[in-house]
Amino acid sequence: MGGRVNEDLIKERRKCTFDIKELTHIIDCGEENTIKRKQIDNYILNIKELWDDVPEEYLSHKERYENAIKKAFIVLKVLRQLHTGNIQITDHRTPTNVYSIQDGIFRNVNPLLIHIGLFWSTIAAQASTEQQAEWLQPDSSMIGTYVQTELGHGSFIRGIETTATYDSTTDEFILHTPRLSAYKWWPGGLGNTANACLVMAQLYINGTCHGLHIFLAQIRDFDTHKPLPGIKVGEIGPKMGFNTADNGFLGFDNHRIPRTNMLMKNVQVLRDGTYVKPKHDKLTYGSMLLTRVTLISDLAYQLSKAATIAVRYSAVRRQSPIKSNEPERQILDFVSQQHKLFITIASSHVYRVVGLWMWNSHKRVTADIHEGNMGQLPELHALACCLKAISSRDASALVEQCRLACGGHGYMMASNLPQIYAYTTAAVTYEGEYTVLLLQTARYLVKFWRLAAEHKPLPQNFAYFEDYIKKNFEQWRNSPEGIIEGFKAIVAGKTKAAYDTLQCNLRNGREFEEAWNMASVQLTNASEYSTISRNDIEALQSRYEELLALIRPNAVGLVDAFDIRDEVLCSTLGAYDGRVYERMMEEASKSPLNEDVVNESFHKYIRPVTMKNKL
Ligand SMILES: CCCCCCCCCCCCCCCCCCCC(=O)SCCNC(=O)CCNC(=O)[C@H](O)C(C)(C)COP(=O)(O)OP(=O)(O)OC[C@H]1O[C@@H](n2cnc3c(N)ncnc32)[C@H](O)[C@@H]1OP(=O)(O)O
Ligand SMILES: Cc1cc2nc3c(=O)[nH]c(=O)nc-3n(C[C@H](O)[C@H](O)[C@H](O)COP(=O)(O)OP(=O)(O)OC[C@H]3O[C@@H](n4cnc5c(N)ncnc54)[C@H](O)[C@@H]3O)c2cc1C
Repeated sequence: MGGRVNEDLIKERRKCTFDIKELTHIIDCGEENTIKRKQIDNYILNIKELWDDVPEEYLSHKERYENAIKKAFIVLKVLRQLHTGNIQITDHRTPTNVYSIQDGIFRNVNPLLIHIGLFWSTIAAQASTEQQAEWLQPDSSMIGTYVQTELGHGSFIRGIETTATYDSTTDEFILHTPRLSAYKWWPGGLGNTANACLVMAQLYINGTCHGLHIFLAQIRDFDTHKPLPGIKVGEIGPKMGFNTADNGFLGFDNHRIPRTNMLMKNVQVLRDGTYVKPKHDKLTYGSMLLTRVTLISDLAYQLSKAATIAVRYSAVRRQSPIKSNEPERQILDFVSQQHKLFITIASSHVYRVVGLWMWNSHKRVTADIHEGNMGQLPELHALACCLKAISSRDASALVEQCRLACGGHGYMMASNLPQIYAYTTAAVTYEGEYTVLLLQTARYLVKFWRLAAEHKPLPQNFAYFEDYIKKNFEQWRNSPEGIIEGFKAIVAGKTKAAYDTLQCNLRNGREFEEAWNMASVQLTNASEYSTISRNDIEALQSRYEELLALIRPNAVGLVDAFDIRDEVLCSTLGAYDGRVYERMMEEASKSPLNEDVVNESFHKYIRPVTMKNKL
C-alpha cells in the first residue's frame, strides 16, 4: 500500500533522542548480525509463493493446514540451502532468525516447528554418534515430531503409561499403548505431517521397569504416508491457537522397532538385554530443558511485536483532549497508556538479555555434562523452570495488555494481537505447566533453605539466605543494587515462610508429599519481605512517573529499534507508516461477507420473516 507516512509518526521519529540503529545492533548482538538478519529477511520474505491472497482467518481448518504445509516445505528448503551453504548467508543465529519471521509467513504456527525445533535437536543431543550419522542426513525421508504427553498424563511424566518392552529373541522393542489414557495426545505435526517420531515410553527389560526413555519410531510409510500396521494416528481438532500445527494423537498396538532405535548416547540397552545406566537419570529430560531455555528469547520477541503494534498505534490514535479546550491528544500522551506500553518494551529487553544469558549458560553446562560433570545441572534446571514460567506468564499478560491498550481495534484479527496472544498464552502450559515448573524451582530453593536453617555451609549463590537469617540486610536504597538486595530479601523471606509452613505440617504428622502440597500456594507466590518502607514506595512511584515522561519522546524510536518488518508484524495497527485507518478499510474489503451486495441468506431466512405479512 503506497502513501505518505502518518504525520504524527513522522513527528515522533524526529523527537527521538538516541540512535535507533545503534539500539538495533545491540538487540542483534552486533551490526554484523543485523546485516545478516536483514539479508535473510529479504531473501525469504521476497519468495512470492509464501504470500496469500485470502487472509488466513477466512480459511477452514483443513485449508489452513494445507496452506501452511505448502509454505513449511518452502521454508524447510531454504533452511537446508542455508545449512549447506547454497545460499551464502548463514551464521549461528540463522535458524532463530528464520524462526522469528515465520510468524509473518504462517500468521499461525509452522507445522514443521517440532520437526525442526525438537525432533532434530533431541537426536543431536541424545542419540549416539552412530545413530546421528544414520538419522541426521540432510536428505533424510523422515519428518518427525516429539511425542511425550498422553491423554492421561502431561505434567507428571513419570506417570506415562506407554511401554517399550525389550524382546531379546528378536532384538526389538515392542511399543504398546495399554489403555485409552495412554494414547499420546498433543504432539505438533503428528496429526497429518510426521512419518516418524521420538516417543517417550517406560522401558521394560525382563519384567523390570527402568523408567522413561526415548525411542525413534516410524509411524507412516515414507512413500504412501499411510499409517504403518499397529499404528493409530490422527489430529486432535481445533484449538485456541496453533491451528496449523496439526497436533495429533497416537496409539501403538504392539508395534516393533529395532533395539538400536532407542536413543543411546547417555544410556544403553545391549543385545543381551543388559541395561547400562546414564550418569544422571534426568538426562532424558534434556530436550525439555533446552526448549524452556529457548522459549525465554522467543517470548521476548513476541513482546517486542506486541509493543511495536501498540506503541505505533498509540502515536497515531487521537482520542479525547486532556484539557477541554485543546484538540484531541495522541493516546500515547496518557500516562496510564504509557504505563501499559513501556513496561512491555522493558520486559522484552529484560527477557531478551536473560534468554541470551540462559542460552550461554546452557551451552556451558552442556559442555561440562559432556565431560562427565553434572554439578551445574540442578541449578540450570531450577533457573530454566522459573524463567520459562514467569516469562510466559508475563508475556501473555503483557500482550493482552497491549491488545486492550488498542481499544476495540485491538480485538480485530487484522491487528494481529489476538493471534500473538493465542500463541503466547500456549507457552504458559506447554513444555511444563506454569505452577508445576515454579514448584520445581521451589523444591530447589527449599533444599538450600534447609541447609541455611540448619547452619550448614551454603554455596556462594545462596549466601543471602544466611544474611536473611542473621538479619544482615542493609536498609533499602533506591538504586539498582538496592532493588537487587530487595529481591534477595523477598526470595529469602518467601522461602522461609514456605519452609516454616512445610515444617509445621510435618510436625502435625503429615507425610512430606502431603505437607508439600498444603504449602504449595506459599511455595509459588512471592510477596514483600524486604526492608522497603511506605515512604520508599512513594519515592519509587514518583521516580517511575518521571521515567515514563522521559521515555515518552523516545517511545516510537524504541519500538522502531526492534526492526520488525511489516510483513512479520501483519498488523493494520502497527505498520511502519502508521496508515491505520486506510489499512483497516482495505482489510475489511477482503471479508467474504462483502462479496455480494445482498447476501443469499437474506432471501432464504430474513426476507420471509420481515416481509411475511406484506407478501
Ligand atoms: C522454521 C525454523 C525453526 C527453527 C527453530 C529454532 C527456534 C526454536 C524456538 C523454540 C520455540 C519452541 C516452540 C515450541 C512449541 C511447542 C512445543 C511443546 C512441546 C511440549 O510441550 S513437549 C512436553 C513437555 N512436557 C513437560 O514439560 C512436562 C513437565 N513435567 C516435567 O518436566 C516433570 O514431570 C517434572 C515436573 C520436572 C517432574 O519430574 P519427576 O521425574 O517427577 O521429577 P521429580 O519432581 O521427582 O524430581 C526429581 C529430580 O529431578 C530433577 N529434575 C527434574 N527435571 C529435570 C530436568 N529437566 N533436568 C534436570 N533435573 C531435573 C528435579 O529437580 C529433582 O531433583 P532433586 O535433586 O530435587 O531430587
Ligand atoms: C499448544 C500446545 C502444544 C503442545 N505440544 C506438545 C508436543 O509437541 N509434544 C508433547 O509431548 N506435548 C505437547 N503439549 C502438551 C503439553 O506439554 C502439556 O499440556 C503440558 O505439559 C501440561 O500438562 P497437562 O496438559 O497434563 O496439564 P495438567 O498437569 O493436567 O495440569 C492441569 C492443572 O493441574 C495443575 N497441576 C498438575 N500437577 C500439579 C502438581 N504436581 N502440583 C500442583 N498443581 C499441579 C496444573 O498447575 C494445572 O493447573 C502441547 C500442549 C499445548 C497446549
